[in-house]
Amino acid sequence: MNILDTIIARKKEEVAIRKATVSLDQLEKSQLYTRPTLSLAASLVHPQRTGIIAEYKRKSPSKGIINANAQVADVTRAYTQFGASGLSVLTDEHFFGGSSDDLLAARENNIPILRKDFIIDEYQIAEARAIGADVILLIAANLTTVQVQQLAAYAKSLQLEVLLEIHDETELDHICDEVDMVGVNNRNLKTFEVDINTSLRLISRMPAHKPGVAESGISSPETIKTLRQAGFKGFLIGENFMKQPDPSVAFADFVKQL
Ligand SMILES: O=P(O)(O)OC[C@@H](O)[C@@H](O)c1c[nH]c2ccccc12
Repeated sequence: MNILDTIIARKKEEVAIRKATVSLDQLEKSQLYTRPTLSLAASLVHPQRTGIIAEYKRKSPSKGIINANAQVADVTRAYTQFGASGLSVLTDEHFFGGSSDDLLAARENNIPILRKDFIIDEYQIAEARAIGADVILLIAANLTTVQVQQLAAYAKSLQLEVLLEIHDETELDHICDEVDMVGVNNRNLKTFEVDINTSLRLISRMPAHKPGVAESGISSPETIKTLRQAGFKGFLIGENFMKQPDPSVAFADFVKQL
């Protein structure tokens, strides 16, 4: 089993427990459930924004603890203030140290928020809506094309946008009308190796009308220039900021160099 299989196996158990604990009905009664959502696809190309989707991530299976001290409210406020187009907040607890509370804290900011988790069930999409997310992630590597279509259609029915993540050519066939953005994960989830060329290789085969997002392993403003020239509109960056003692300062410094 690779790490993704391990995560998904556990996620299935978690979702079953959550469903038994909080009903869909209860989720729908959340105050945030009917808030007007924000468009990440639009924010990525906003002239006053950087295209960066800045991620809050405490730990990961590939890196272990990245930052145990940085506060989610402080970091996401700085990301917003210094020009992020959107926020990505890990809500997976076991493998990434995140939670719904982290996303709720990030919701204080008025920019689009991606719920970063492993979505396998419509229930998690309703949950994303209930905690104030604007966008969900669907990972092609663990979903069939039909599942992507169905989950994305459900997200759309709740006014959420969908970022579909692919990581090689074989997953291009998962791209469907229902997804709003296509992300290329440069991190191979089987080997944890990161290679920006994955993004550069795939962009020419992605639909031009859906904003492309390069994900993982981005650590320099030069790389953003290269990816932008290749056609990418979004840049999902976590570790490069989170590994610094103060991710807020790291983000502000990075943006100055763009
Ligand atoms: O920390 P990095 O290398 O900048 O990567 C951020 C983001 O792309 C990465 O966290 C990620 C991409 N796809 C995912 C799916 C699940 C969990 C995490 C991820």
